[in-house]
Amino acid sequence: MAQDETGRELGRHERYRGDYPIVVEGLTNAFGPQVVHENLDLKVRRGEILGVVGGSGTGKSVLMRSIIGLQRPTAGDIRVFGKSIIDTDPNVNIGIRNRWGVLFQGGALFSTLTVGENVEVPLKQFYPDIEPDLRHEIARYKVVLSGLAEEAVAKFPSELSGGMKKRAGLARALALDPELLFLDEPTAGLDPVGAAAFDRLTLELKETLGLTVFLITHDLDTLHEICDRVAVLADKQVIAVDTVPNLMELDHPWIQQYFNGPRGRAALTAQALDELRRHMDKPVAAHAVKALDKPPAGKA
Ligand SMILES: Nc1ncnc2c1ncn2[C@@H]1O[C@H](COP(=O)(O)OP(=O)(O)OP(=O)(O)O)[C@@H](O)[C@H]1O
Repeated sequence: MAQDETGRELGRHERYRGDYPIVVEGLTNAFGPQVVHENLDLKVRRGEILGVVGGSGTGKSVLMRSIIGLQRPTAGDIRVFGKSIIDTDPNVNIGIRNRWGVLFQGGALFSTLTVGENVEVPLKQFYPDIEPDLRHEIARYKVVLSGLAEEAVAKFPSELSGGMKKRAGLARALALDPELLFLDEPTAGLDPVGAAAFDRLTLELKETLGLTVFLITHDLDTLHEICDRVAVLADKQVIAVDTVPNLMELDHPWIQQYFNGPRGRAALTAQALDELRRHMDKPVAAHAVKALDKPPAGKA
């Protein structure tokens, strides 16, 4: 069962109040001779959106899979809500898995089930005694909460756009009223408008539902707009966890290239513009927006 910081078991409906719902210590993951993580440490704060970045193949997804117990590490310990999940059977209810929701890359919806039925899967698994009518109602509510029209409940995944699939996956991740939300590249494949809308939804859900969010992304706009802190994976470890402005000051080649390269700079400018637009009533802000919005000389 989930535990508080003194080791007391939490009641079924009692929320975790400790500072760190996820603690990873000395994690090592290897596939044959390939070592993906070596002695990796990470603590996720309650109530934050933690962005997780790193070059392709640095082990972001393997880290997430380790935390949710789908990948057995070679060494180290992982505590979620105070309870070690190492060596636990993914099929046995240990009073923790119903406290998190996961949006896998691409949504990972069951193609033969409707959106509503997809959302009902975890409800059936963890609360088999809920009456079908109530279960349908909860699923409908989660679908709407995720920003889909109510009609989407009866649709099959093949009838949805990429963005709608992500929202349906999110609805399923929210099915059990989780305290922790894992999002694996939620904005990948979305157009910029759809990606920004998904970011806003994530932030709203975090604020209104009091979620802690573990968010793997390559999307610099997401990092700038909604992440409280960002963990950087490189050299088989988490080499830094900090706010984006603080990370940008670090003298690591990958961090510099990522945050201070052209795309990083563009994301920063976009965020500065957003911030200024929020203060457009002040003349200096209006002036700055006009200046920044102008394309550089020579570019129409
Ligand atoms: N089940 C597995 N068996 C063997 N190797 C694996 C397995 N899962 C992951 N790997 C390897 O571990 C490394 C890290 O994979 P992972 O998917 O975590 O990277 P990532 O940082 O999420 O990358 P990307 O940003 O490209 O999604 C890769 O080299 C991958 O091939």
